[in-house]
Amino acid sequence: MESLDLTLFGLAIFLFAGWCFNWFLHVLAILYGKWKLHRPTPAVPPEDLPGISVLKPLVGVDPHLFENLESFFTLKYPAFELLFCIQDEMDGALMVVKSLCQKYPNVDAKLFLGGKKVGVNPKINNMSIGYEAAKYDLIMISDSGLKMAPDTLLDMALTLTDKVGLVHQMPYACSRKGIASHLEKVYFGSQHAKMYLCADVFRINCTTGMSCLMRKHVVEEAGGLKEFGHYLAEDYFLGQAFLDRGWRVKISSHTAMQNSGMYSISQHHNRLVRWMKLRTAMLPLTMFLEPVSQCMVMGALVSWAVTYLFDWSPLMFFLGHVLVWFLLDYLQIKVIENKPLPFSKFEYIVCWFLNELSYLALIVQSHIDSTISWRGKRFRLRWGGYVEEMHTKQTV
Ligand SMILES: CCCCCCCC/C=C\CCCCCCCC(=O)N[C@@H](CO)[C@H](O)/C=C/CCCCCCCCCCCCC
Ligand SMILES: O=c1ccn([C@@H]2O[C@H](COP(=O)(O)OP(=O)(O)O[C@H]3OC[C@@H](O)[C@H](O)[C@H]3O)[C@@H](O)[C@H]2O)c(=O)[nH]1
Repeated sequence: MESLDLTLFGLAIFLFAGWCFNWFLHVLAILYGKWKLHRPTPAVPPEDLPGISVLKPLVGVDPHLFENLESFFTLKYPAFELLFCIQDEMDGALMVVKSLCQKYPNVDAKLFLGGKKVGVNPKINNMSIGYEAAKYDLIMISDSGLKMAPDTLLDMALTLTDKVGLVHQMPYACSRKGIASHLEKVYFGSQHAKMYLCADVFRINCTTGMSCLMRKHVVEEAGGLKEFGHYLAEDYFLGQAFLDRGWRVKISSHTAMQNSGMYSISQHHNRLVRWMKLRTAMLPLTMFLEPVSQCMVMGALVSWAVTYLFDWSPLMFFLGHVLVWFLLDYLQIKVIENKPLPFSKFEYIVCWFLNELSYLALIVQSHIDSTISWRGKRFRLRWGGYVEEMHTKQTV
């Protein structure tokens, strides 16, 4: 009996300590975000800036593709080339790129069709020819759904100092109409940003491949881009390859502004489930840490702990916990948005609860099957982050 008491006491202390640490992370993320993000970009003589090859892997057209790609033609940076990679010659994205090339004939832009099969990851396959043709040592991988501010490439290049090998942008989202867009902002501005900013402080690899600038010669030392084609989460492994070679990996002070013209709650959720599956396969520890670091789960566990330790009312404690979390998330989103929020306080309440509650269901869903669907292809995930493509049998 005594050993059971001791175990419960130890567990309660552990949960309470984890809870205190969680508030530390919350406050740290807000303060670090305030300090790190949205810094004015200094003026630098153009001759001091290295050239950059920007790889744009494209699949399909959405209503915002033209404006998103156009934002790359209007970047304020002295020397860059745009390398558009389109895997299917019949893809409508081809017309969009061609019309932009006609509109901006002075921008150095090239088109690569068909890709090259170097591995399983279709994004890597798509980018492979463009990657080989890149004329600068600095390459930037930039997903199709991003809209970039004119000075962001400069900010990223300035963050890439001597010891830094890779600079990535923390994902966030442009303001669009509707609850799906607000939900996306609440997710990327709250729980995702908290972990992302803290990971950057503690130098934990959290590289997200939607927008990252890196030194090509280091990728070559690691075996070239094709080495990362074995994984779907090529971004995490790219970041790790830089860290393993003694380089620093840092975030830019500009967030990655996702602006896909096709967005819905179910698309957002499918993507989060896909990412969770990748994390679980690469870093199995996240399978346990992620659920307990959720507001509601942590609140329930620590309510038990404080009742056991201090005889506090579990219900009052739980409600107080949720309220403080909710308010800190609001402060966090305001820091990341850096201008008036595009939704009302009521919409924030709805989206915050929707995010917190649906995320728990998504965690469960992510463990139900280990296959991944991505842009019409299916993959089977293996421990370690390896993947195999699943081919459906053709019937005649
Ligand atoms: C009491 C608090 C305990 C904190 C434990 C935190 C565990 C949380 C686990 C996972 C959530 C992290 C979300 C980060 C965003 C990752 C987005 C993503 O999945 N992107 C993939 C697709 O692009 C990509 O392939 C994966 C990249 C790397 C994922 C690395 C995850 C580890 C992050 C851990 C951060 C902890 C920071 C606090 C450290 C004390
Ligand atoms: O078959 C494909 C799928 C995707 N892609 C490209 O890959 C990029 C990212 O695709 P999506 O927007 O569908 O996916 P996500 O935003 O979830 O990607 C994220 O998760 C998986 C990681 O491998 C990526 O690096 C990361 O950006 C886009 O530019 C897309 O055009 C391909 O080139 N071919």
